[in-house]
Amino acid sequence: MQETVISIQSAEKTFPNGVQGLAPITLDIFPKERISLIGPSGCGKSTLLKLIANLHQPSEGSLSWWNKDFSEVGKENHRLSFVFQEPTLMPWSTVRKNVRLPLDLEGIAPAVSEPRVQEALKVVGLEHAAERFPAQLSGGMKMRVSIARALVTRPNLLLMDEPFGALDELTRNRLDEDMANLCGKDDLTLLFVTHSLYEAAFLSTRVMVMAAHPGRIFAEYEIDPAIPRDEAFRLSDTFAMICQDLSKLLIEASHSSLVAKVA
Ligand SMILES: Nc1ncnc2c1ncn2[C@@H]1O[C@H](COP(=O)(O)OP(=O)(O)OP(=O)(O)O)[C@@H](O)[C@H]1O
Repeated sequence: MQETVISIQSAEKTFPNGVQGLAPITLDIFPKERISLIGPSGCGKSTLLKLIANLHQPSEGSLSWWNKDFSEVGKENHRLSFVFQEPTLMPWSTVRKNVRLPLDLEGIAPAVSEPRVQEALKVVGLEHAAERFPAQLSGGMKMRVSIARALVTRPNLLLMDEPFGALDELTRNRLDEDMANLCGKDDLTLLFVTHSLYEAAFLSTRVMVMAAHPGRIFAEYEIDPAIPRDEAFRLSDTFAMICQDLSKLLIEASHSSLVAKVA
């Protein structure tokens, strides 16, 4: 049996107020995949991400993490990190201390944690800003700190909920390129929510297009993982074609959401 990072078996979510956030979903996520979730507002993207982060429990069905239950998460080679939409940094702490926080919480000694903080800051290109405070950083830099803080635990699965939504397009493009490089180098599986189909097209190896009422996976679209994700790709006919395909699927998904709502 091939190891899955996440296996979702007919998991659905109905909230206590009776709202069905997600209809039953079955999905396997394999090592090194970069999967994006796109779809109209309310289609359950965040709910699905939270089920995977074990922040929500499914009302029916089940999930497994590395073919085991959630107790496996956190062990060697089975680490999970979450990057939220807001960087949520501690304003009174330097960049270095913000990034070190998860290791401090684990009680890891500075002699061990400091080189790892340094490594994470290097990955996101912020070594020079280690002693600055969040108020002295741009929006893009704050998000880089948030990513470094997620990377410092050396995750194997990184969950990101619309992480670059508040950034200008050029900064976002640069961070997308950095994320693609990072995932290419390391044993990292990425699952992220985005409202930008361009971002999904650029970064993903598989795009899940979701529809609403109820939240569900409407279509899946694969993108060759061998394509280098760089400026040349962004300007290529292949990229334009992928964006067009995704655009059509999104339109179909939102029509399907409206029909379902009216019916
Ligand atoms: N805690 C909750 N209690 C009740 N309903 C909820 C809760 N969280 C989400 N929902 C509902 O579940 C559905 C899916 O919400 P979710 O936030 O997952 O959608 P989304 O696709 O991430 O939306 P957006 O793109 O607007 O962020 C929506 O109808 C939402 O109102």
